[in-house]
Amino acid sequence: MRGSINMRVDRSANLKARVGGRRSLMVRAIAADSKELRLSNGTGAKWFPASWRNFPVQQQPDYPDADKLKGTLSELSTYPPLIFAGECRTLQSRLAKVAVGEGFIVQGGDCAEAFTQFNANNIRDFYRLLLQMALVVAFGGGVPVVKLGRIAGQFAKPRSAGMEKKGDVELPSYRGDIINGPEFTSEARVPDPHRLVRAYNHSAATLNLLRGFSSGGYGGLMRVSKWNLDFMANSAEGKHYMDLARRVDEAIAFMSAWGLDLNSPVLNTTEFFTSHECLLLDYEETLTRLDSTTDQFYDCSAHYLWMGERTRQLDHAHVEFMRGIQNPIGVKVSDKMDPRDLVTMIAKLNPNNTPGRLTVITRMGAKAMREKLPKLIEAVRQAGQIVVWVTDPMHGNTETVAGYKTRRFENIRNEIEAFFDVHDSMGTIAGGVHLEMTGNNVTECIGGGSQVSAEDLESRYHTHCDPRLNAEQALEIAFYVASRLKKRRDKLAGISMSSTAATKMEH
Ligand SMILES: O=C[C@H](O)[C@H](O)COP(=O)(O)O
Ligand SMILES: C=C(OP(=O)(O)O)C(=O)O
Ligand SMILES: [Mn+2]
Repeated sequence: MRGSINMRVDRSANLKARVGGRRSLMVRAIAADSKELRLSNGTGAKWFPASWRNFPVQQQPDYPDADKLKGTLSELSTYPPLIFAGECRTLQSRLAKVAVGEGFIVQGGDCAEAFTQFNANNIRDFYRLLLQMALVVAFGGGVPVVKLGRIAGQFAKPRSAGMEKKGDVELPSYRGDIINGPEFTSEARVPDPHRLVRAYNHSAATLNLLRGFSSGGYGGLMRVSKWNLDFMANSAEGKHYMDLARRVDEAIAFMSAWGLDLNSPVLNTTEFFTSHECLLLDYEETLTRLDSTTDQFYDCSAHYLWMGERTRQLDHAHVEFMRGIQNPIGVKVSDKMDPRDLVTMIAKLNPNNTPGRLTVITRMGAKAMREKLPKLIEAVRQAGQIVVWVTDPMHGNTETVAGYKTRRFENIRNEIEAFFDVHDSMGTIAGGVHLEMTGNNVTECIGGGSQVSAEDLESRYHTHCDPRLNAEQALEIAFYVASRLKKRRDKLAGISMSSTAATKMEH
């Protein structure tokens, strides 16, 4: 049952204690904010970074040491923002293009980033994979690709169950490294505020390297086309990629012969953005800062934040928090979403109908997608709302095999297929994919060209939460997406050619 765990929903005593315990923080947020925002969400209610505290909230940890939490948040509030608000505006302008079919989003990364898997090689391998996927999609689709990592902050996890049982022992569930530890011991599972600072520091260091790659030449097109990951020489997907990369190289050589400056920033830098689930509101509030150039609040923990399926109740804290931050945002939507509620949600989160502000990330499995997505699209269309539609083909396809949480490649692919089919048939825009994936050669999802079997799961199952596509599987998805975008492009070109021909005949 949604939100059945660890809830502080409408337990007013608990809520009062919670707000009371943090009075100084809240009062400071209000007092320091003489520029409180009055957003037109239909209720006229004021928004400020701590206003979510007046609403019921789901999936937050119960810290045993309230003073330590208060001290940690106060320390974090003095730390610099991780991103600059202007970058969010750039991202939003890219997403506005996606909304009208002039771009495509490739968003991906770990289900849960882990402190123990934090090292330069992992960051590099993930970055390379995401850029390779972007290259494949841009080449096939003929549109710019927005590169959005689930990285540098993806540390908090909502859980279906509050407790985890192994044999006779039952412990609180692991909720992500920013909250508690994955080890199955009672000590590890206690929420520890110090983890907030560790998560911030890990995010800062990760972002630093990503920025270095992106601006220092590593992520430039000429390098991307030359990269090959370990698996590439021996796999069909790898060969397919190297083939494409050769064509890119030929195109660059031709353009250079034609006078293109190979030192141009277009060839030597790349745009890369970060994202994570906006779940742990203590942390997100603390990193929410007033942008002096616009006088508006941005959550400076990442460029883009999304709200999860388990925390998107219309009258609860996460919706309240997200409606006020000016970052581009997303909301996950399963088949449980009522079309009218989606329209209400969109109106709350994007009252000015700003293109690029809001992404709807559908995740429901292929079958439900074919039945339900048309109804959601129709309701949004009738309401005249502008959103970017993205598919997350992972979270509607989780199953347990041989004791491991896994997903089948064919189900993932089928959901993407359903997503494109529905949008193509309704004349709307399939705007992106949202994947759980890693640059490592793990065996967490079954199937794909690499033929990971149920028996293979145990050999390299490293995720701390949900199963991720490995590099080869992720690249295979990118080729499929590229083929669908190419089909869409060819169809549009066909339509415009035949209308040109028709116009000529009329004259
Ligand atoms: O990543 C998403 C959720 O946190 C995850 O799917 C929850 O997993 P659970 O159902 O094992 O709690
Ligand atoms: C929690 C997640 O997804 P959802 O909210 O869609 O279940 C996630 O993206 O890891
Ligand atoms: Mn997940």
